[in-house]
Amino acid sequence: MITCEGLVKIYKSDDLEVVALQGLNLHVRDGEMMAIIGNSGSGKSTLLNILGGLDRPSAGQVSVGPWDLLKITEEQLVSYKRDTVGFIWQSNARNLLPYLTALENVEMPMMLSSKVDRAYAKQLLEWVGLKDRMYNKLHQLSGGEQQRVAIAISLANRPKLLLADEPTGSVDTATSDLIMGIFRRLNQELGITIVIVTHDLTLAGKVDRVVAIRDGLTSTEFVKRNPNLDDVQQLGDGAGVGAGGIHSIHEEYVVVDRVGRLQIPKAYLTALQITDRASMEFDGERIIISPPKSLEG
Ligand SMILES: Nc1ncnc2c1ncn2[C@@H]1O[C@H](COP(=O)(O)OP(=O)(O)OP(=O)(O)O)[C@@H](O)[C@H]1O
Repeated sequence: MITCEGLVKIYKSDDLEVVALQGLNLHVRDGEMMAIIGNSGSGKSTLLNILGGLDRPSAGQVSVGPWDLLKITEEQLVSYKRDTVGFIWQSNARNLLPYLTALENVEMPMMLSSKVDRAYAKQLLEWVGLKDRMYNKLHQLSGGEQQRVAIAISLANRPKLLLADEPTGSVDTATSDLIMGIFRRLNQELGITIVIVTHDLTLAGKVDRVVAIRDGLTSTEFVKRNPNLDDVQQLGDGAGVGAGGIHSIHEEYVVVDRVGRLQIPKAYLTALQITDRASMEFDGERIIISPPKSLEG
């Protein structure tokens, strides 16, 4: 579904350049439900905005289904955004029109593509548990309910890919669980590919694969050991990546790119006082990286 190879995004303003993505590689299979995690400023939103067609890549390769997002024309981008991809933001104000009812909000993107299907709009609201609230105006709904309307809206045009930027960032734990349950059902029953950007490691246990981004590059991957295991509780103690929490459900792998580059966590480098060079040995089974051997003596 998604292929990024050496994806670069540079933001330029006056004389300042920020390299937000510096050659990122990512592959997401059709029908996968995965999460992207990373510290603030690591490039998560930049990546999601590029995949959503909201921002243009600077270089490299990025494709979603049949679309090459580097070469896509402005005109094609309109239909890509309308038909292929659905987007959910943390702040649902970007998705919703407050003076319309929940149902009218879901019908709005259908109107824009002249394919209004009231029965489907109602079905979507039922799916997200708002059957009894569909005729309420948005301002009569709670924040969590509005976020569920936003999910229904993002699905209005039957996208194949759903992108969610911190979808549970502003709701309580119960609503967050509900939203993740909706995602899982959409993924399993409709086969929609789902990519979730999050700071929240408790979400990680609910997806098949977690990719960590560091400094604009994919650094580590966590793959669920048992894909049928759909919980969670083990991660509920706020344990961080690397602190053991995520490892109870997922196996951790370091990402190695096509030319053999990988990122070594800063904490490891600091612990061994490795700065600009290291020694590397291969013993037939393992590759061992250690502080550079002193040439003196
Ligand atoms: N429009 C922009 N103009 C200039 N720099 C930008 C722009 N958008 C993002 N950046 C910079 O690009 C880098 C990556 O930002 P991005 O928003 O993708 O990070 P993030 O991982 O989503 O962070 P957060 O979790 O805080 O949202 C940051 O250094 C950021 O300051």
